[in-house]
Amino acid sequence: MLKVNGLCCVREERVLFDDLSFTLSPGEILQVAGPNGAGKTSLLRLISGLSRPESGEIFWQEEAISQQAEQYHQQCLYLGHHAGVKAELSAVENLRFYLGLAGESMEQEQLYALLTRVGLAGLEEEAVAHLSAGQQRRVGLARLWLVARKLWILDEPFTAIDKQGVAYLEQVILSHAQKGGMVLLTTHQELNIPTSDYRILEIKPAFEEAL
Ligand SMILES: Nc1ncnc2c1ncn2[C@@H]1O[C@H](COP(=O)(O)OP(=O)(O)OP(=O)(O)O)[C@@H](O)[C@H]1O
Repeated sequence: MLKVNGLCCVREERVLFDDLSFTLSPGEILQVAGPNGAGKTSLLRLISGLSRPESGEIFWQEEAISQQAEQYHQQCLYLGHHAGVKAELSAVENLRFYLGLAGESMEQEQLYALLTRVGLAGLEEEAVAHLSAGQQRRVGLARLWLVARKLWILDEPFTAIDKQGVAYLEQVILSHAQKGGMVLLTTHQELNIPTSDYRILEIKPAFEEAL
């Protein structure tokens, strides 16, 4: 279980949110909502351990993530709001790069099958710089299948993805939760999955407060 306790986030001497608490249990999907600049990306970066809160603590399986960074990172996958790909590498080389970071490997055949799954058949050896924004995003999204991770932290995963791709990705997210995974995501689009299958956490701007 992920437990967020009394989190305070400050950016440029501005309190984005304060005393934010919630939990995310196996099988749950939580959509972080709020207007532009509310702090959704900042929250996801805190939870992924990429930045530290002003105060408050994040617990994974009852232990602070700051106390177990390595184990925690082996159980979560963070996809940032950019495609997160290396433009000079091909699609398949990008996948190998991600696998290398996780200390894992996969047969070429499996990598090609995975790229087919995300709609990139025939583009496996193309430099990512030559792919469209949506195709680049799909290379990044292939990471969802590359390494098994319990907690998915997805910042605007539908950006640049076409209608059919969005519908498929929604099913993938739902299926991850149904298998006991957890998903924390931001999206400005309405999720087209049953409302009983996910919760919404609205980030309310804290009072303007100079430090
Ligand atoms: N590294 C940083 N340094 C300084 N300010 C930052 C930093 N990251 C974010 N901010 C500021 O924090 C605020 C919240 O940004 P954030 O990206 O978390 O918002 P968001 O809710 O994800 O917005 P959007 O819906 O536009 O993606 C913004 O005003 C932004 O300028």
